Amino acid sequence: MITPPIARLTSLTQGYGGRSIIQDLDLSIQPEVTGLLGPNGAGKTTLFRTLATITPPRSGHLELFGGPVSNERQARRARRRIGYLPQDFGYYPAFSIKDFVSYCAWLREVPSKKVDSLTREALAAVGLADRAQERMKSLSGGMLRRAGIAAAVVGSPSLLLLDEPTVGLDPAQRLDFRELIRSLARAGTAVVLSTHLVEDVGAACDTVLVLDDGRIRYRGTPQQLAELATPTAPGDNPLERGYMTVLGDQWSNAGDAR
Ligand SMILES: Nc1ncnc2c1ncn2[C@@H]1O[C@H](COP(=O)(O)OP(=O)(O)OP(=O)(O)O)[C@@H](O)[C@H]1O
Repeated sequence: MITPPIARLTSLTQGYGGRSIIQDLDLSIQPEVTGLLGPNGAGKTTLFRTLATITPPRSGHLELFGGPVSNERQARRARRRIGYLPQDFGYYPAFSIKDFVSYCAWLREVPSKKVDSLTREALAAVGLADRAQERMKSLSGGMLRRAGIAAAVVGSPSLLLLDEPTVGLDPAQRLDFRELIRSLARAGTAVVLSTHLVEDVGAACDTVLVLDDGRIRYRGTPQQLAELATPTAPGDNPLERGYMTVLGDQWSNAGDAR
């Protein structure tokens, strides 16, 4: 039996006002860790917002968990199975970390009897079990990000969308984070991770996508991307070089245009 992907986009176009951001994009997301790389403004957040059912496709189709998402009822049902950490997520400053994560569980319609235990589990997964009563407004950048990750993973969503989740994490926390997403993927979650940090892609991702100007320029394993690299200067990361090979030398092009 062929299992349908967790998410599938067909001929997606997306944009804001008169401006087109994503053009005719086809994509399927499997239960593994997928890394999304791309320059600023490539459309990564726009793609996440589409997968999270926040912005309906301008044209094209979104399928989640084997069924179409073409109306609000279907979107609402799908949202229960989606964890989404936006780049800049909102919160009530006076909430404790525990209140914040419980509230996000409630928004995802986790059964009320399970909210407490699942919140404790999510906080333990990001190393915040002992800090549960601290106020959101008092957190450092890294702790805030970990609280956001806990809110995204609470209740074990089937699709986990993480927009630059490791910004502000220290090296030890980044290692823990990678282990967390790998274990979620082993348990069947499709994790999609947008990042500018290729080390996260090399260490944690099964598949890497490079998005540029609203189009997927590359899909393969991190190792295949590294193998595209042209000769390197000492200390260069082959993945960064592979990424630059896919995109072409955009800095020089930008320089020419000035
Ligand atoms: N709400 C909006 N209204 C109008 N334009 C928008 C809106 N959100 C994003 N854009 C534009 O759409 C383009 C893609 O933005 P998006 O945030 O999806 O890119 P990104 O790849 O996530 O970038 P970054 O790496 O900088 O986070 C950008 O040119 C941005 O200015």
